[in-house]
Amino acid sequence: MKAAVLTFPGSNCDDDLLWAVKDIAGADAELVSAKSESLDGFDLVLVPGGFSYGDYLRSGAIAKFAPIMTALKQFADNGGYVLGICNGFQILTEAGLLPGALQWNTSLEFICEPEPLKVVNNQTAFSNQYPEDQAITLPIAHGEGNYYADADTLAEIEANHQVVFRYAKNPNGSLNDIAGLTNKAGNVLGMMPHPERAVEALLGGTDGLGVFESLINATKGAAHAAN
Ligand SMILES: NC(=O)CC[C@H](N)C(=O)O
Repeated sequence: MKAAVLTFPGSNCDDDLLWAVKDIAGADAELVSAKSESLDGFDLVLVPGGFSYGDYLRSGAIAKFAPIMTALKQFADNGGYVLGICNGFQILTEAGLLPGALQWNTSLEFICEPEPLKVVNNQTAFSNQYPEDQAITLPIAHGEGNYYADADTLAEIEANHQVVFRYAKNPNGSLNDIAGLTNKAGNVLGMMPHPERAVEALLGGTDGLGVFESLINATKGAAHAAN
């Protein structure tokens, strides 16, 4: 399995994400510039957090026009696994790869704190290594993490069991306490909390490791096998 970690101008969690998936979880992985037009040779694409293009207009609104996005859409359409974290989640909603949108937190403040969550669906490529309904704590660090979708879309998301992570104490106003969800097909996940910041005891916890272990498990036997 080989993972690509995308880097946009203004990404600031790309190196941490590469370190988490490669050095800690043990997958083959490399950084791929947003200027690249190909994702050939990768079995998993990770879209990192940060402030792509300075968060101008809206978080993720400019990143969706980056050259790599055409290849990313193709990759996702072909069933490839895509994980977007924080700004990565915002980019995936802006690009239409995930439903809904991320609005400003109801407090209108940037919130940076450890956040208690529940893994409400462990039947996905991103969560299969967590026990059912596992309580975990992951750091959040965002200004625009308030998940919104219209009533019909929200009902569809719930009916399809697309919500994977819910906040235990909603910090930002997200509808239905949604902290992370997949697309309908289940191969694209966006989440506001940062699993890559919780993969070593020294960082304060290892609750995020399960996301990377789940993906390594889901891509076992993938074409570009290093694991
Ligand atoms: N850590 C991040 O990815 C920040 C996300 C985004 N730029 C926000 O503040 O909402």
